[in-house]
Amino acid sequence: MSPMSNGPTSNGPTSNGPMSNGPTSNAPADGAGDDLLEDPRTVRRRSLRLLGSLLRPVARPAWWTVAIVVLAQLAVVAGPALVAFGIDTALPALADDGDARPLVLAAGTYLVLAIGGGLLSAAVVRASARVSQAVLLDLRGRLFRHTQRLSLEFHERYTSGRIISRQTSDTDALRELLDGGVTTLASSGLAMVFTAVSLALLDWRSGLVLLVAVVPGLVLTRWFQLRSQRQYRLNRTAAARVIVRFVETMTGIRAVQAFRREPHADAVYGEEAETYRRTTAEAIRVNGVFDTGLTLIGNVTVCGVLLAGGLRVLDGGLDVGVLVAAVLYARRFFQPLAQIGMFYNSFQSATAALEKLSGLLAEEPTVPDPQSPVALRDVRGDVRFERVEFGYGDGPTVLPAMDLHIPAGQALALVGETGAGKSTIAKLLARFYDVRAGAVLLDGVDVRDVVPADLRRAVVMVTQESYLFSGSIAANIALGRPSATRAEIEAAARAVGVHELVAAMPDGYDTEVDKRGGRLSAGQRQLVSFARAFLADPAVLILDEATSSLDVPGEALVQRGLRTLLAGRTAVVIAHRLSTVMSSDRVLVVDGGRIVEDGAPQDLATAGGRFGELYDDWQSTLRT
Ligand SMILES: Nc1ncnc2c1ncn2[C@@H]1O[C@H](COP(=O)(O)OP(=O)(O)OP(=O)(O)O)[C@@H](O)[C@H]1O
Repeated sequence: MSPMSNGPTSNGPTSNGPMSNGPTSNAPADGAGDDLLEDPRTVRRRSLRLLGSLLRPVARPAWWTVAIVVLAQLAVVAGPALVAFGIDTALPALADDGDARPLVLAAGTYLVLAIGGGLLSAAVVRASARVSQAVLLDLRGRLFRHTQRLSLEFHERYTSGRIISRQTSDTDALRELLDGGVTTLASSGLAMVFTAVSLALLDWRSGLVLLVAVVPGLVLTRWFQLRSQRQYRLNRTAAARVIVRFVETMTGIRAVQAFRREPHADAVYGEEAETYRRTTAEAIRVNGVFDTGLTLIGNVTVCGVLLAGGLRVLDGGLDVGVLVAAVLYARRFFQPLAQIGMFYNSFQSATAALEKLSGLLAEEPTVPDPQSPVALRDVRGDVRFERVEFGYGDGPTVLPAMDLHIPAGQALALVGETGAGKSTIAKLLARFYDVRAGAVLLDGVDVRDVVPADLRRAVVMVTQESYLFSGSIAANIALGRPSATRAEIEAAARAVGVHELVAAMPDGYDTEVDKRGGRLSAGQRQLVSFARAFLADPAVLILDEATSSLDVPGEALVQRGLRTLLAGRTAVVIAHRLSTVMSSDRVLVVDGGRIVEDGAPQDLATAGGRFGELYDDWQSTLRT
């Protein structure tokens, strides 16, 4: 039972949405998280706190960005006013008085503002990218450090697919908003305000026409928000389901092929893909309606301004230049509204992402560091369970009341049916979990009080999976003691009998192991993990023996390696092989979280109890 074994289950990372404004949060598919049970206000407050803590270190560049946005918008909005000045003042001055200066001034200022506006817009992109990248770097680091620090309890509960989503699609959703969304929203909002104010100052009657047009504009935007919100959710769920189905099928490809499930998998995947296509098409349609609607309202507004203004020009009540400027302003007014609408989804998924990210960061390790830590040097390896009671989370009791003493240096084999509680005992000893009542003592000290680094050095657990990280074999062996020299690494490999095997590899100890040690057989991986544990040299070694059957020479090799590894230290082995059990000093038979038999293997084998039965079963399987 390994924490690493969780596949990407309920929600793999999702890809980008079909629309340019669709970032990558998969909120609905991920909704099964614990976040749903929380009070929305608490979640919102927690998200804002996270956002605040992320933005605080970049407050200064963020304010600079805002200042540049304001300047850029001012530069843009001044354009039509200059046109009005050019037509109404500068041109007559040139025509009537031959004075070209006002026209040169208007044209020059327009040019400077146009160039300045362009440069400022570029500066906004750069500045906001700098802020967003700093925020994301900080966030990624925090997420990694925090997730790594969390207890095994968390990792067994929170699927690796969800953790991947936090690191990828959720940070991406935030990036999308910070990179372009916030500045676009700010620019668009400012542009609308500046445009409306400029128009009102220039000609309030034209401003009034605009005000009337705002009403249908807002109604349309609200409609779009509601529709696109629903469509967006459906779309994200569909996208997540396509990916989950894909990952699930490919992860379980052996079973799929073995049971000839390809046509079924194909059909199910086809349905998911079709739903995704349909929701995407609908989302695009909603976008289309919104875009077209806004363009229509914009054009009608321009028409209204032109008509009302034109009549007044004929009356002599309005200058032509002002009319041109009013038309330009009216045309510009609705463009930002489209952008604001488009970024609404971005904003939503970033909010959802923030909620999920802050939820992850709010998780506390269930195995806390000690208040007043006790250093443990020269550990002998004496282990005691004193009236230990334990259950996972709020779940049922798994160990009701366990008393156990393992003297230093004893090799103990744990046997029992599946689900009996063997791994649980091992995990408590390694302090992956804390007891509900009673205590686990190492050399007389409660493991909850031991300096964590000392405990990790003293107690090492080798799991069935023998997880190998990408990197060289040497680096994998040195995992438990990174300072080890090559000679020490080789000595450890020799001790457990894996040296010849490694030496025969293409690059010897520098051979790269790919993901999960793919190039090595299960037995070879196990030997490498034995070498790793041997080098770490713990006083107490816990070993979850692999159940996979090895060929006979492989089995002998592993048994030899195991004997060397266990020699001279306290060992707790969750044993699946008779040979391991028989070569240990003592056997505990566990049933329903209780020790039902305890004694030397040879004695128990003939005592006629549970172990006796197991022993006979084993013997008969060996004979067949
Ligand atoms: N992470 C967990 N959360 C909740 N319950 C768990 C968890 N791990 C184990 N259990 C429960 O605790 C009980 C003991 O499980 P444990 O893994 O210790 O058994 P085991 O004897 O090691 O079994 P196996 O030989 O199959 O590994 C089982 O009923 C199991 O369902």
